[in-house]
Amino acid sequence: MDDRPPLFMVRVRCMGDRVTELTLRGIGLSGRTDREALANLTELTKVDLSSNSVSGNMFDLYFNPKMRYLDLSENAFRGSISASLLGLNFLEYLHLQHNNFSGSMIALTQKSLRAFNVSKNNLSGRIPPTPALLSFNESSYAKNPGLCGPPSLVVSCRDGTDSMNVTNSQDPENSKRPKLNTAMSIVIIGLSILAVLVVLLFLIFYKRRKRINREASKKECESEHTNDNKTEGEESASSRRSLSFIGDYKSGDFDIRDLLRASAEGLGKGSFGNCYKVTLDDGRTLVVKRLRNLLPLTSDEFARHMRSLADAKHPNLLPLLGYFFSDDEKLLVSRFAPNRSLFERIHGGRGRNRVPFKWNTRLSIARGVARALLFLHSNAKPSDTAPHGNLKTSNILLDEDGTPLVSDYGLRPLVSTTIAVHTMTSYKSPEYEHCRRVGHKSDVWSYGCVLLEIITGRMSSHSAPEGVRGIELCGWVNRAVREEWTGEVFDVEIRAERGAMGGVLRLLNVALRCCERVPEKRPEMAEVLREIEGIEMTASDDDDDGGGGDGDSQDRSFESVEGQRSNAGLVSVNEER
Ligand SMILES: Nc1ncnc2c1ncn2[C@@H]1O[C@H](COP(=O)(O)OP(=O)(O)OP(=O)(O)O)[C@@H](O)[C@H]1O
Repeated sequence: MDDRPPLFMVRVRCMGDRVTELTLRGIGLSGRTDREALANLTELTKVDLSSNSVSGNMFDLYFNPKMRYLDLSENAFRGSISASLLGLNFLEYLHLQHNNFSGSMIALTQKSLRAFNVSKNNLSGRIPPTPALLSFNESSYAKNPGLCGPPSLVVSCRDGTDSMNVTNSQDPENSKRPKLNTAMSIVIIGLSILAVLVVLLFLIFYKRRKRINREASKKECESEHTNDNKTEGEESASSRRSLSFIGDYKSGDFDIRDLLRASAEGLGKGSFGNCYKVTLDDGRTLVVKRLRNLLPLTSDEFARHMRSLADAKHPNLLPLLGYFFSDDEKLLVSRFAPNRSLFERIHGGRGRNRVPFKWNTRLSIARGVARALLFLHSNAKPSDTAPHGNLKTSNILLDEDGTPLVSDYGLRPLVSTTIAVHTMTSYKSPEYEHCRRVGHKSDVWSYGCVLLEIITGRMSSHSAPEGVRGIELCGWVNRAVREEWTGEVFDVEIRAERGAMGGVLRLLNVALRCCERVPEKRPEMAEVLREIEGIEMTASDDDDDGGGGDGDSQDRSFESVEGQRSNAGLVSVNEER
């Protein structure tokens, strides 16, 4: 029975603000797909893109655990069938027919499957003998030239299951039999009968041996399948790999299937891949980062690098909990930081309801980040490029109690220089711009930029998300100092705090030294930390971020400090430089 809607159809259904159905059937869609196109639509239950001309790889559906109905039939999809289908526990309808899918059939085991069709593709290899797949008849697999084994009865597999040719073959002795005169023929016929009998006996013996071997190998294959959920294709090879734990969690605590089944929420698209907040069935929350654009590392190389990351243990570094490696998927698993990132704390929710970001909190975050960076630098080889490499405010996460946790450290060896140049902050440093070199001091420079963002509340061009224009803070602040309108650069929330400005100016001084154009002029992280730890917190105890200041105190406080530095009046600032 074909339950698919028969007509051209466009329908998008939502529940609340989440899309649950996407039907774009027979409307002439074309173009290539992005494998991750559906990753943020985590509530999807139905996708129907049938009868279009869509090409490219099949969508990955790791983050669409509720999917019940998937119809991509009659398009030009190619590549292998995504192993992510294995995690769709509620899948009922799967229509992939009439595409160019190749590779092997994946071992679907979902008992929920009610309709299934992969016919008219280029699939090959044995159909995995799972009860779910065996329950569909030959027409679901037809016209895949390389697909073999039951239930595709037309072609049996070459590994010993096909013996039809042997039984149908002609007796070669018959064709060789000579035409002789009658006298000789009786003798020859007798001998021939004998020869035929010998050949027949040999064939019977050979067929029996073959059947025994075949049954033995079939049993072996079935037991392998039930033990390990193994199949022959590369997709299933990847799906049977397990999650490697390297942090607090132990193997067996949860596994890749739990992650695939869990509800997921997109946190954002970073330069190394998308991040998802994943809530396991038992309520634990984790973050899964899908890495992309990586160098072609072997699993051993990748594992070695992950272990070195896990060895970097520091209270201000986000610990890595585990990773997943397969040919087509590399995932990092880490803790979820409930207070999100420093970027969001500084720039998020600027408006009426914003809780002011107090100076003491800013200073203590600056200290924590400096400690983490010093730790990374102390444990790195001098020859290493920037040990963090991508320090920016979105990579400084805030734990429950506001403790900063620096993330995305040490990823440089996983990507090519071309990718690093486009994505990592250390490659935006003046030394890379001028001399194409990056080193420890490039991290110091990135740290200076973070300090300037903390102090000014302005969005730096390095941390600005795609499509948002930030400013080149080092140049902007340097100009402000040179032209004596420094006061304008401080975040209005800091200016509102009585007694903060002395520390703010000291931190500004450190920040500007970190941002020196010449790397050798920048301080080492040890010196930076020493200086920042020397800056005292303000005495006021309404410093928790729930407190606020009033407008009068902000101006008096600021002017008194500014008065000590300069008599020049404040001029307005051109943000666009
Ligand atoms: N463990 C985590 N807990 C909470 N939020 C996180 C966590 N990891 C990442 N995020 C948030 O998810 C979003 C995407 O992060 P991601 O690291 O992928 O990109 P990014 O930091 O914006 O850029 P980049 O890839 O260059 O580091 C960011 O807003 C980040 O702050």
